[in-house]
This record gives sequence, structure tokens and C-alpha cells, in this order.
Amino acid sequence: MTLGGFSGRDAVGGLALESITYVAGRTLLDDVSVTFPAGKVTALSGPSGSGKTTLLSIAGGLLQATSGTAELAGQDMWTGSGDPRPEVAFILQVYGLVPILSARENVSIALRARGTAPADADEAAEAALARFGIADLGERQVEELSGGQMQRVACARGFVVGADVLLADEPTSELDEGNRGVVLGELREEAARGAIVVVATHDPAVVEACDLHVALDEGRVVR
Ligand SMILES: Nc1ncnc2c1ncn2[C@@H]1O[C@H](COP(=O)(O)OP(=O)(O)OP(=O)(O)O)[C@@H](O)[C@H]1O
Repeated sequence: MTLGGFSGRDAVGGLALESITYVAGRTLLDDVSVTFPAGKVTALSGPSGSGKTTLLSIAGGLLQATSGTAELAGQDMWTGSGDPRPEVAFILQVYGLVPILSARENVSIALRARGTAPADADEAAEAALARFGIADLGERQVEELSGGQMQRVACARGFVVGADVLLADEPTSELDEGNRGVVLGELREEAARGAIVVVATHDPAVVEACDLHVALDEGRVVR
């Protein structure tokens, strides 16, 4: 499949961030250079406020760096609008779910927005919810769910797309150990099919389960 100028094979070279600086009142990211390779799960760790969310946002094209480049297959991740490229899926720290829609609808719209027919999108959404053990919650309005259940809906929505680049911001912060293991297993599956997978996390157990580890402190890479 080719969308927006990429093909799945383009992920092979990795997502390359070069000398990224981001200034918003003060310097939040300072000369960050890192490549997130395809086929691996990379942990992005660092204390609260160290810049993980900001870096993921630039990597996925939600934010424009003040200077430096974020590129996949030679193409800028910043499209000029703040809309990520269709090859990119986010699992956001604040979930970004639509509270009055059902869990299934929240997952399905990620595919519908990419042109999948509604019936096919709904079917894929149900399968994605099942991957996270919440198939029985498909009809429930998201605002009626617990925090951990919402987080699993957000995971299903991120995973359902089969994106070349999956950027997950603290995807397990609300989960018990069993469900954390499920999410980690699914992240590994995505990498195994060749995706670039990056997980921002505070959790040492998540870092341990990843293939690679990049650490930030005060906006700089420290490992
Ligand atoms: N738009 C903005 N304008 C000004 N400061 C910002 C903006 N966005 C984030 N910040 C600040 O930038 C720093 C980095 O924030 P960021 O959310 O990237 O950190 P983080 O490592 O993801 O933190 P956490 O682990 O708490 O989610 C913080 O000090 C935050 O207050």
C-alpha cells in the first residue's frame, strides 16, 4: 500500500530526527538527534517534563520543530498542517477519545478517516478491541468506561491502522500488570511486521521489555 508518498518498505530506513530543537518560551528540546528503526520497539524514557511528549509530537508531525529535521524515507514528517501523515498512528497520553461515541466507533473512525468502508472498519475495530481484551465493551460509550478501559480503547485505535510508524505515549500508565503485558506483546507484534514503534514511558518494566532505549533529561538525549 502506498499512501501520501510512503510505502510500507520506506519504514525500513527508520524515522530519523536530526538536531531537533524546540523552543516554546524556553528550550524544551535541545539538539536531539536519534533514529527510530523499523522492526524494533524503542523505549523513550525520562523524568516528567523531560520532553518525551514533545519529541513524539515532532516525530509524528503534530508539531513543527523550531530547527532540525524529522524524516522518514527522506520526507519531512511535518506536513505544514499539524495533521500527521496517514502512515503514522498515535496512542496519546490523554487518549483523545470522543466521549459520547462507543468504544467501537472510536476505533472504527481511525480507519474510516483513512477511507475504509464503514462495515469493514467496524469489523476491524471489533477485532482490535478483542486484542486488548475489551471486545465486550464495544457498544459502551467511552465516557462510561474506567481510565484503564479507555486506555485500552486508545491502544486499539492506535493499533487498528497497521501504521508504518506507531508512537505510543505512556500507553500502559493506567493498566494492571496483566494488561500491561498484553500491550507490550502487541507492540512487539507491530515491530515484528516491520513497523517503527516508539513508546514513551516512566515504567522500568516497559523499558526492560523494549529492544532499544533512548533517555531524555531536560530536553537532551542522555543515552
Ligand atoms: N506548548 C508548550 N508551551 C510551553 N511549554 C510547554 C509546552 N508543551 C510542553 N511544555 C513544557 O515542556 C516540558 C516538556 O513537556 P513534555 O510533555 O514533552 O514532557 P514529558 O517528558 O512528556 O512529561 P510527562 O512524563 O510528564 O508526560 C514541560 O516542562 C512542559 O511543561
